[in-house]
Amino acid sequence: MILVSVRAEEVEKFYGNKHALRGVSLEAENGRITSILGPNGAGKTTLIRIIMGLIFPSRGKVEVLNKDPFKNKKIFKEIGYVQELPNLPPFMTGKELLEMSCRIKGIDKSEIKRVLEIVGMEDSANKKIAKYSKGMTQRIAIAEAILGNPELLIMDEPNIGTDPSLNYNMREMLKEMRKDGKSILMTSHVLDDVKKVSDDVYLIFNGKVFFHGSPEDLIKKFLGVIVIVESDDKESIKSVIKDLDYITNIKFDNKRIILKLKEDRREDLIHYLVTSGIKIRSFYLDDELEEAYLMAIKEASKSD
Ligand SMILES: Nc1ncnc2c1ncn2[C@@H]1O[C@H](COP(=O)(O)OP(=O)(O)OP(=O)(O)O)[C@@H](O)[C@H]1O
Repeated sequence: MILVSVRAEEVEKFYGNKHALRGVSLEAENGRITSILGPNGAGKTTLIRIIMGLIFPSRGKVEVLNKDPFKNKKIFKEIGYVQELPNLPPFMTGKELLEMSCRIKGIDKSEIKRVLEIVGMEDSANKKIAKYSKGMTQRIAIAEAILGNPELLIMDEPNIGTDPSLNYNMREMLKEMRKDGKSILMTSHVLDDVKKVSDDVYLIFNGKVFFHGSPEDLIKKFLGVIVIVESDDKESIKSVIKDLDYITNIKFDNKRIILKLKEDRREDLIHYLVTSGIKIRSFYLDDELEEAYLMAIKEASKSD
């Protein structure tokens, strides 16, 4: 049994003088959703293209489904791939493209109905790709990638141009695939979606892995424990919490009080506020991946 579906070891890539990847190691484990994050130009697409056997690394190696992708082209029958900004044949209809892929991959044509339903393209499948919108093209590219329910799905920025209903369907589809033990490796800038589905994230900055862990770990590490309290008793809160040594920062924003905690003492804090007679309308953890990501990028650029 394969436990790791994609492994990259110390991968480097030069484009002429440009050192695009500077020793990236990554493992996408079986039955998990692994997301690669990072600013524009960080090296995400370069890494995906190396994993897909499309460009050679300058140093290091990759293994995909336990094989060298440069020597075993057969493995690609078990891999679905959505490339960044897919370039699909404009003269074909979406359905014709899917039929052709079924023939190439040896997949029964009955699959077409299933994948069209997932991406919500049943009604437009007979239109020429040339007449598709950006989002529709992306939908057909995703449909093509998931034909035959592949062992491994690799997607490079699948959310470009997609609307909320497709994003929702895609998240549900990814969760189903994970339930079936399939592996997903994707790059994305849509951090809300990344947080909702990813088990593992790799943050790449300037060709290097700056962080690896779960989305929750990333939030904990770079954002810390931030609690938002909504209350009209702002002044009372200010005075009762001043002696709490586990609160390291306090900010006021309209009716919200934003507290930074040294450690996760939420239960102690809410108990303390309530027993101090403070009326609280709401109390919640700020766990935005986007904010944590921005903090992480700030740190990465300082240390680079
Ligand atoms: N064919 C190429 N020739 C020269 N330089 C390249 C080439 N492809 C990419 N680069 C450079 O390599 C670096 C990494 O690019 P890459 O496309 O991998 O980044 P990315 O993280 O996918 O960015 P984005 O989020 O914008 O898609 C960038 O500095 C880019 O300009």
